[in-house]
Amino acid sequence: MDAFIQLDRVEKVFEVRKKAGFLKRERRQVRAVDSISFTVARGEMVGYIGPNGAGKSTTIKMLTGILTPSAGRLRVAGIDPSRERTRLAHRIGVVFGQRTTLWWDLPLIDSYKLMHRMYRIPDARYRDNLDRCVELLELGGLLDVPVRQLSLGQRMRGDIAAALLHEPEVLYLDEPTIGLDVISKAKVRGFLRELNDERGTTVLLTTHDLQDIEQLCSRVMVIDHGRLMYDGALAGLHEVGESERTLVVDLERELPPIDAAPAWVVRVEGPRQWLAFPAAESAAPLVARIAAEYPLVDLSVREPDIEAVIAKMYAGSAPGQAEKAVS
Ligand SMILES: Nc1ncnc2c1ncn2[C@@H]1O[C@H](COP(=O)(O)OP(=O)(O)OP(=O)(O)O)[C@@H](O)[C@H]1O
Repeated sequence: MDAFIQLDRVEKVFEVRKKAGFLKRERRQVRAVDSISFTVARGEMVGYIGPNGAGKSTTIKMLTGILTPSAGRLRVAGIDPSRERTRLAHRIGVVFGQRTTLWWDLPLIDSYKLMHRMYRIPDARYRDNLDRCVELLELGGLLDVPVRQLSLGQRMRGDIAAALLHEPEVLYLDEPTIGLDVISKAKVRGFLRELNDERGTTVLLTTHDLQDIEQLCSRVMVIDHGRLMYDGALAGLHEVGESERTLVVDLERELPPIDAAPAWVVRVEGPRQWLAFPAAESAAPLVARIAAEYPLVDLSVREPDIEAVIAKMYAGSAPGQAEKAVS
């Protein structure tokens, strides 16, 4: 395997000062990343997930060279990121969903022109890459619009293009679909799939949206409290987490709890009932049965979010057992 990203017992410890009385301050250490080891092959698309504060952003910041590990060995394309950050910058692209790298008051195209110069991208290559991104991300009508006037979905597509103009070999995506509507999410996911298929770009994806992972990643890594808890297929994560989906049913009136095994009612509020059912079961027969037997007004299926899957994963494992999930 051509290991493109390599982490060997990588740690990051932050020193923080905490108030411990009126004038006293205590020093405390936060172990944000705790002896993590993994490799990602060239061309892989891997989900990197975990609850808030798990250590995902800290890992990505070390992979870009913004942060230096406290211990361990880290390489991206054979480069030590914190030592050769500028050299690495030409080979990686980063998109932070919650922040933009675009110039807020400038038309989108001006940000791209600035990046063309900053990264010293040869003219022909820049034009090719820009044309491709404009076409696939549907940015044609937006190039002359100031970034502050773009919708969130448009801005996100603009940011993804910005990260790709210099043709990076690896793309780190931190919540690329956060806050996007269904259509924008589909566009972003479709584009990432094509990018990975056609160019073999290695992608490390951080997200709270399980569907991002389902649709894009064959492999997922779960991190919590700075430790790698799981590394494998998403299906395996569902198994470990024995995850459930939820059916939200609006009835015409208040009724006793719906009887529809294998689903079971977990909450009732007036005419609305929430039913959990195993994620592996198909929702269609369940929906058909409820619709036939109950006075239905509305119904929706909610996918488990990553927090729920991970919470289940821990609930179902004795301390230390979850670590065994790491292959
Ligand atoms: N610069 C810093 N100084 C001190 N502590 C930090 C710093 N950056 C992160 N931390 C702490 O390290 C831990 C991991 O944070 P990190 O941002 O990597 O988590 P995350 O998994 O990306 O979370 P989220 O999903 O909320 O973005 C948290 O406890 C956080 O408070």
